[in-house]
Amino acid sequence: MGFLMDGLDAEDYDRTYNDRDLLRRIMSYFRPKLGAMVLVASMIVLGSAAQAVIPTLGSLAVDAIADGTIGEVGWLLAAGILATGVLSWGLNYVRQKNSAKVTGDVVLRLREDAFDAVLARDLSFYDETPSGRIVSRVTSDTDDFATVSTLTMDLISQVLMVGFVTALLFARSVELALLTLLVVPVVVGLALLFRRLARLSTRRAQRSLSRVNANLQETMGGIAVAKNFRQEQQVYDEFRPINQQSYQVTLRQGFVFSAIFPVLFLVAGLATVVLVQLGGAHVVAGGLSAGDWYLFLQGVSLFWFPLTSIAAFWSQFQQGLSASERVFALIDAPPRVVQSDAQPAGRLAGRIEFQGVTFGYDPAQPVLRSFDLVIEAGESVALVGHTGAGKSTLSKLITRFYEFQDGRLLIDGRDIRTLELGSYRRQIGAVPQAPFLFSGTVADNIRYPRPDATDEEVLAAASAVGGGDWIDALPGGLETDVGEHGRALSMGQRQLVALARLLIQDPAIVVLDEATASVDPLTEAQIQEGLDVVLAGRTSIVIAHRLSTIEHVDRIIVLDHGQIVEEGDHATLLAKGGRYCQVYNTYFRHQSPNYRAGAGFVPVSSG
Ligand SMILES: Nc1ncnc2c1ncn2[C@@H]1O[C@H](COP(=O)(O)OP(=O)(O)OP(=O)(O)O)[C@@H](O)[C@H]1O
Repeated sequence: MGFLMDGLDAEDYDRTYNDRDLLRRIMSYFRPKLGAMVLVASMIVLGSAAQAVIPTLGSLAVDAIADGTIGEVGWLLAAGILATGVLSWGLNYVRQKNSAKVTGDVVLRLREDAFDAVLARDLSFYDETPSGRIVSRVTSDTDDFATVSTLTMDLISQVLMVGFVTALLFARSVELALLTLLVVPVVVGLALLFRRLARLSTRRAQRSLSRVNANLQETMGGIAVAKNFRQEQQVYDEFRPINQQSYQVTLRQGFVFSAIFPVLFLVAGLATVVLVQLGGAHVVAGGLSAGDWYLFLQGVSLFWFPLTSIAAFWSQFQQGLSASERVFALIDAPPRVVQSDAQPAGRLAGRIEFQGVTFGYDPAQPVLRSFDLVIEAGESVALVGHTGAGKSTLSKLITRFYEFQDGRLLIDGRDIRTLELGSYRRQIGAVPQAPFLFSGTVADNIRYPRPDATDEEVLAAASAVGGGDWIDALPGGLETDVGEHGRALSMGQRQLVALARLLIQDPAIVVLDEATASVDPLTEAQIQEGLDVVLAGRTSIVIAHRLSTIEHVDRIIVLDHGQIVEEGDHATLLAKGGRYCQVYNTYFRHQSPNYRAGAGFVPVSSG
């Protein structure tokens, strides 16, 4: 479907649905609401008929005035108009109430489905998709979709009403009815022109607003740096023209929108003038009653509003449909990680074996080629290598966040693809470089993997990490509020919380990306002690950044361009004078307690 995708870059998972599939999909959301929709439809038919009755009664009144019988029927007609008005209001109320409920319920379900789909996505999805875009699909796109259903109901009621009025007019005078219909192409033409202008100015206004938002977001993100360098004035100077531009563009949009209605009123006014003149002449000549003449004059005003909204309808309708297409694409995005079976992982020993694994984020550019590696159960392995060597990639495959293209990955001898992912991931403790803490207390965060853990278990886990001294340094102990993203805690404290959290999870395999940010020596020692406790008896894969780690692990694996170029323990590798020594000289040498600038290089043999 060639929908408008104005200014929106398509995502990888975007797809185009054909009209039938899209409509069927939309209908599946409305089907459970069939009863309410039938009610709304009947209210629409009755309401439109009632609206057409009022001018008809008015025309009868005018005829009665001309005949001189208004004295007898006047009160009856007035009562009829009042009753029809009340009825019309009542029908409209029932219709609006039910249609708002139908639309609200549909959006509720659509949003739940979209959010559910987002939660089910692989981590690769989050790496590739900016979070703002996901948010807008779940929120504003579902809202746009809601406008389709509201608009559809409005459209039907307006088409019906135009139909009723047209039938009435033709019944009275074919000639004048045709004349009245002449106004249709003029109004539709104007509305289409307006639509084009409105779309242009709206698009500009949206873009300028997003510039303002982007500028604000960047400013807030870097506010500490800006303040540090006392650049507030420069930040303000950058913001001002962008804000000015948004003001100008929005103002112009306002002008365009406010111009359309006077123009349409003018057209309706001109049509009325013509009808007054021609219709009046008819009445005088006796070809038409005064009441019919009145009905035609009413007909013009009854016509123009529905006609303009029908003409303006399509662009919004298309926008709503393309929004629904985007939401469905999000819901239907195929998972990259595909399991061939769902065997419960059970308690794992933790043996990991890569057998000829080939993987690339883009399959055309493999990061790992026929990669082989065995990590025994309970073994601790440090991955080292220059940036981009493939260390994180290995950990992402073990955590099954990405799908590899070739080879096999065995866990305790079982193909990783045959395991039920939920139970497998419970056996994997992944700690990122900057541990993420959720709002709440330290205890809440430690308890996160197992909400039913008792206070005693949480305290025991926290105390086991680094001797527990760090808890005393927290103002409220374990009940300290960690703030948004854990901002109220130091980097070191956040890492300690993450380690205690691992103890509560009790995984068989730990994948740890060591923090590069340096912490004070005391915290460093606490983290090291914490690691010793947490990693004991588990298979651990550490993307190592600290000297103390590489000195302690069972095996160091040196990676380069996705290949293992050396492996062994620290002392052996140092003595060898190979690739490890280069990495050591670059990343670890300066962390030695005996470090002096320019000294301590390990000789690297040229071979
Ligand atoms: N999400 C991604 N999409 C595309 N390419 C990626 C992605 N993540 C990593 N890469 C690429 O894969 C290669 C290996 O990256 P990886 O992150 O595994 O390296 P690393 O050794 O962990 O580096 P670092 O120490 O800097 O984290 C690099 O060339 C990198 O550019």
